[in-house]
Amino acid sequence: MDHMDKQHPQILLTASEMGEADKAAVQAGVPAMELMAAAGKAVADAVLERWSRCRVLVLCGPGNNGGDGFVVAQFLLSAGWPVRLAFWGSVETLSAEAAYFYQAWQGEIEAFATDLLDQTDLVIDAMFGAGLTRSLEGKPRDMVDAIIKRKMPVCAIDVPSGVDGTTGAAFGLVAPAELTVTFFRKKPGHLLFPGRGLCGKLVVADIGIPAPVLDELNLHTWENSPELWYREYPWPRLDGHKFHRGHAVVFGGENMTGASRLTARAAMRMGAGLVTLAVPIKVWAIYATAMTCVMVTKLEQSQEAEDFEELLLDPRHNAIVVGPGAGLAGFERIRTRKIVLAALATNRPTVLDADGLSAFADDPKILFEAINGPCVMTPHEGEFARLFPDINEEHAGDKLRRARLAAKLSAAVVILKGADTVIASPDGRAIINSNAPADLATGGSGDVLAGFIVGLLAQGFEPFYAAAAAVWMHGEAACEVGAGLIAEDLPDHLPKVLTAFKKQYYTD
Ligand SMILES: NC(=O)C1=CN([C@@H]2O[C@H](COP(=O)(O)OP(=O)(O)OC[C@H]3O[C@@H](n4cnc5c(N)ncnc54)[C@H](OP(=O)(O)O)[C@@H]3O)[C@@H](O)[C@H]2O)[C@@H](O)CC1
Ligand SMILES: Nc1ncnc2c1ncn2[C@@H]1O[C@H](COP(=O)(O)OP(=O)(O)O)[C@@H](O)[C@H]1O
Ligand SMILES: [K+]
Repeated sequence: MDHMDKQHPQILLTASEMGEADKAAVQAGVPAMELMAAAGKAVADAVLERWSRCRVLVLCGPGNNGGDGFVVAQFLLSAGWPVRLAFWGSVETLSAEAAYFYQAWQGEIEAFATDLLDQTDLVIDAMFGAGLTRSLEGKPRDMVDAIIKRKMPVCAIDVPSGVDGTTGAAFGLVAPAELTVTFFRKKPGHLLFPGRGLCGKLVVADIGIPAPVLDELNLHTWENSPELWYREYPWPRLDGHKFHRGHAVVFGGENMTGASRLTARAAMRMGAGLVTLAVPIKVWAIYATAMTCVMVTKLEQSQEAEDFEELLLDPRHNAIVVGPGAGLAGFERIRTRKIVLAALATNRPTVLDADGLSAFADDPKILFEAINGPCVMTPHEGEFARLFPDINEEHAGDKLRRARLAAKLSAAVVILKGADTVIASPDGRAIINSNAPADLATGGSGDVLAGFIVGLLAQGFEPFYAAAAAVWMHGEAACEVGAGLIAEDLPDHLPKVLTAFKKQYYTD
């Protein structure tokens, strides 16, 4: 936990945190004028690197995002590019820095008009950045609408105008950027959809803000990376044996028998010393013939939950997962609930996924009250809506906050899955994942994730880190497989991911 330090490049800053960092930098002696000059230069450098000389239109808004735009325009003009600049705002209300660069611009200042786009090859979007508070209207909106219709290439400063850097939500229309240049650190909105999809390639530029200013801020959001958790990773002991690596228990149901098999195999691949799949007796043969290194144990008919409880009396069974293929039809729902409650009653690290969550849709409170030990819940959006309808409604469009509030309410680590998976701890910390390819949108990949997590929990990894590490490995494994991925490929590609991870991060 100590290693998730605030100066880390993976730290993410909300708009107000970035404002505080900016203020602290100024207090530490970096002039605001220099910050703006460096920001504008960084954007101009990125443009010069990506595009060849072409006709540029810089669209400057009323705040400091516009201020950056004046600087970019001047740099590109000095580099010999044909540059036009349009300004929407009032000179009187510009900040001192923006007013300075407004004056320093050597070209003409034009008003916003969509026909400016007729003579333009590249748009620099310096309309709104961190200060955006509402949807664009009037001239800026017309401009964005025209840029979208003409499919113009755009380089956005800080964020594409209309994207909320803190949440990734879009306030109305947004022109997608090919390149977005942001400053100092990424913002959550660069990683969360729809913002992430609108940024194009993201460049983070150093503008001279000293990293130690972050120490004074109360920061609690990171982009997922092994840098956050590799130091605590439960590397296999050189003198270890299988009992040092834990014994995970997976519950398997009667109908979707593939799901928990994927989970069990994934837990083995992640390094759990032993994995037991506990399944109803009438489907035992199906499981037993399909599994090799995983042990399969029978739960007697009509007393599955009691047998499951008995199995857990053995304290060596140190991590449990319930949900994949557990069943919700008819009596199965009650049984799934009982099995979940039996798992939680042990206070041992438990992963709840899929049916293990949905079984409590009628009364999520029963579930939350039963969570008194380490627990990781892995809802996708549908499951999340069933368990946390109020949070979902009140904070629609803010995935980060929804996940954080859900973790706090349930006292579990919550992995809110999707293309921009958020991992939230009940203590308020959150990690946004960014390495998962869209190939993961395939049946069973969530079951594998649950297995990766329980595999790490069995080895004694702390739940928040286990969750973050499993999500990251899942993304890496998917990248290894590439197009055509099916869920069973993921555990089988994990050894390559673990080997590369160990090579880079292991130190004895
Ligand atoms: N380290 C740093 O922080 C650095 C920051 N830098 C740059 O500063 C940017 C942040 O600047 P900023 O705070 O001035 O906000 P910005 O986005 O330009 O706009 C605010 C103005 O827009 C207005 N407004 C808002 N929404 C509106 C709407 N829908 N329609 C119409 N108007 C709307 C709002 O008016 P109000 O809401 O008060 O009515 C206000 O006048 C940041 O993104 C980065 O590019 C760099 O210079 C380097 C150092
Ligand atoms: N477009 C996407 N890009 C990246 N990852 C995705 C995408 N869609 C889904 N995923 C990931 O795939 C997994 C799907 O899990 P889930 O919805 O539970 O599927 P299943 O129930 O079929 O196992 C999650 O880890 C999720 O984050
Ligand atoms: K912008």
